[in-house]
Amino acid sequence: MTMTATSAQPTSAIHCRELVRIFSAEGVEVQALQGLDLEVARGELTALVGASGSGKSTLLSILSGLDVPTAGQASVAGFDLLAMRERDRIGYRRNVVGFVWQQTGRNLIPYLTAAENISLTLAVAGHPRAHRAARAGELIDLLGIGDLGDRVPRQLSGGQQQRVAIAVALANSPEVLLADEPTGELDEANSALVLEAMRDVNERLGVTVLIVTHDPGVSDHVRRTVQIRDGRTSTETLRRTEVSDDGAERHIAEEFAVLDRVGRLQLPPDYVQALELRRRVKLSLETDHVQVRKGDTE
Ligand SMILES: Nc1ncnc2c1ncn2[C@@H]1O[C@H](COP(=O)(O)OP(=O)(O)OP(=O)(O)O)[C@@H](O)[C@H]1O
Repeated sequence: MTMTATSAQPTSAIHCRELVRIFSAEGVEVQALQGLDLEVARGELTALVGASGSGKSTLLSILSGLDVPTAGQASVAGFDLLAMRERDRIGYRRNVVGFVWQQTGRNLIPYLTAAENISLTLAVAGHPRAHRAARAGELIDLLGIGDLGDRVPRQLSGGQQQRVAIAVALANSPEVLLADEPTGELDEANSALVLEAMRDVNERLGVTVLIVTHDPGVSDHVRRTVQIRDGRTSTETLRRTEVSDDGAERHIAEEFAVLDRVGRLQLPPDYVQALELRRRVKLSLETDHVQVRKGDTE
């Protein structure tokens, strides 16, 4: 492959700045992304959570190289997605990013076994036959699906299919794994298993993982959750575990507003509603914080 990554953001696996995507249909413009900023460090496991229509699928289409943004910056593993030539996109999608989609049917070929699905991905990428079997075996072990290798997708549960799909997505050792609602069709127990599998491959292989979902419950399984609202990242929740002197573990989740390059931030809607904030607010700079108060009534 002749593609070369630019080294603008060497520490970021995913870098989006002021990303804009405008769709025009029959003279009406929809701003699906309205200046979105997102940084995901190499090796990070992050969930991007947002309501329907917030722009998640639009962002994922751009990051997966299927769609091109209207303006802004977007790069994945150093590949500039605005500058990438059409013929490089195939190589990018094959070798740099892996995908797991919500619809299990989109991830796996229905008449091939789990092992054959993995091998086919390797064959398409030009790996020699001898290497394919060894790599398929490694991935099957990694995902704990050793007893499922000979089954076709309809003989697997939804959760098992998604674990095979993760193996398929990782077959070409991508730097970044993108998952679109990977638990959307699963019950709670299977969702937890699939999310644990994502966490496991992230920890063991160091692959960067971005899970896009409307399900806020995903944040229980990841350290960092970024909320997307109206085409922009709005708040982030970071989780950590503290161990006290007596050895007891405490899980702490803290929510942060995201400040963009020019100092803009979105207030969470429940804060806005609770204080009936409208149109204008009063800001005052205190020694260690900024105060936001209801503006004058008109
Ligand atoms: N091809 C398109 N043409 C016109 N508008 C579009 C197109 N794709 C998306 N949109 C609009 O852009 C906005 C964001 O859509 P998007 O599908 O990215 O949201 P989403 O968060 O993924 O929603 P969902 O969870 O329902 O899939 C929506 O208002 C949607 O109607």
